[in-house]
Amino acid sequence: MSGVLLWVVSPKENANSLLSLMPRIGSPRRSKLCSRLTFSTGVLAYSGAVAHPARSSEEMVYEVVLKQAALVREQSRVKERALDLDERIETDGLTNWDLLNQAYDRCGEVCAEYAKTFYLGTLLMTPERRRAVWAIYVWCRRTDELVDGPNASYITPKALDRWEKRLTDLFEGRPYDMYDAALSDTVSKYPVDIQPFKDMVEGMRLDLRKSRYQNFDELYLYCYYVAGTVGLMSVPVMGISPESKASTETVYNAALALGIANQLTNILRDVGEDARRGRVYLPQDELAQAGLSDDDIFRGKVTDKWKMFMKGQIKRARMFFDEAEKGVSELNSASRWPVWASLLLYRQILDAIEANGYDNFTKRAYVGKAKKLVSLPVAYGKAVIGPSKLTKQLVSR
Ligand SMILES: CC(C)=CCC/C(C)=C/CC/C(C)=C/CC/C(C)=C/COP(=O)(O)OP(=O)(O)O
Repeated sequence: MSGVLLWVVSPKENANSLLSLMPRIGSPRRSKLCSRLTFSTGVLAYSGAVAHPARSSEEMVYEVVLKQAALVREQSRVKERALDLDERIETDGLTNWDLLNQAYDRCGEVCAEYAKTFYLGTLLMTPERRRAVWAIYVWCRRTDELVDGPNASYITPKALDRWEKRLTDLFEGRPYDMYDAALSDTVSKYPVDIQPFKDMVEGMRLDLRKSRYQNFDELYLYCYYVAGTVGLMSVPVMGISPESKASTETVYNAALALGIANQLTNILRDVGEDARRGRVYLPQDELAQAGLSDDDIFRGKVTDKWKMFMKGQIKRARMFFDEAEKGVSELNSASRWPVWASLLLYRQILDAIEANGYDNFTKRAYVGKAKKLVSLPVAYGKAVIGPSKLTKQLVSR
């Protein structure tokens, strides 16, 4: 990660860069999710629509959601891309099919190493879906490592451009290594679009040049880039239940909300750690409204003002988790359990921040083993409840 380089993104600039990457879909209507998450609670007085009359980040991201949902409905594009990995990978005593299996197994090992609980959850999925999820996970992890891993201080925007080129190549059936080969195979089999992947690389670029977020609109866009995208990548692989009456957009919205909720939680948990690296992800305008500044964060004292501020932030993160919960039951039955498990576990980090007396400067909020163990059967219980019986009209936005 680069040092403290203050770089303010104008929402207009973001809009242009994001829009240039995607076709316009329908009318730019504002999602209900956006309006419901636009609230004013004394401490938090955020309104994307008011602050940026042009277009808010939520509106822009919603367009990506619509595009992803449309792709899943069509599915046809998968057939268009005749990727034949069997022909591309060199044989070496092994059949190409063996090599691909090995590539997926390696992805599984990485997933098992770095995301144990999630890995266990994926074991409940069908073997095809499970390995596709692993391949996506590994790509996201490698992308994140570029700016957060041991070589992060050497990473440049040029290196990210090369990583993006490599991404385009793998989507076109030209993988560079075995992890890429696994993902290349996955994207040829499921209606996974390149846009969320590109947007994640964009998130890494943002992280390189920006260490402050002026308002929630800016932070929302960052959260979409680095985590909401994971939700959008996952749905086509996890699959929507054939019994689901919900609209595809509803499910994608929930997946997006889960990514945002996780990232907001991550940010709230790591305030002290990030501050020590010169980074403040919390919205500057909301800090100011609460009578706080960066200095208060660097000082790291838990005051009444800080507690009030944190209560508002936690409340908002919970709203995103609530939004996400509405969509989990619409997923394929085998995908619901791991998603519920990770949702419940991550959500409890917010409870842990409260239990720490809102001291996220010196204490790292975590969910203990016992609580984790209890969450698994709870998640299982929730997962057996299938899709909502509501009609399409009622649940769609
Ligand atoms: C809800 C529906 C319909 C579908 C689920 C769609 C999915 C899988 C969404 C999940 C999105 C996700 C996992 C985003 C990543 C967010 C995040 C902050 C991960 C944290 O990663 P690490 O930094 O490794 O975390 P720790 O620091 O806690 O280990």
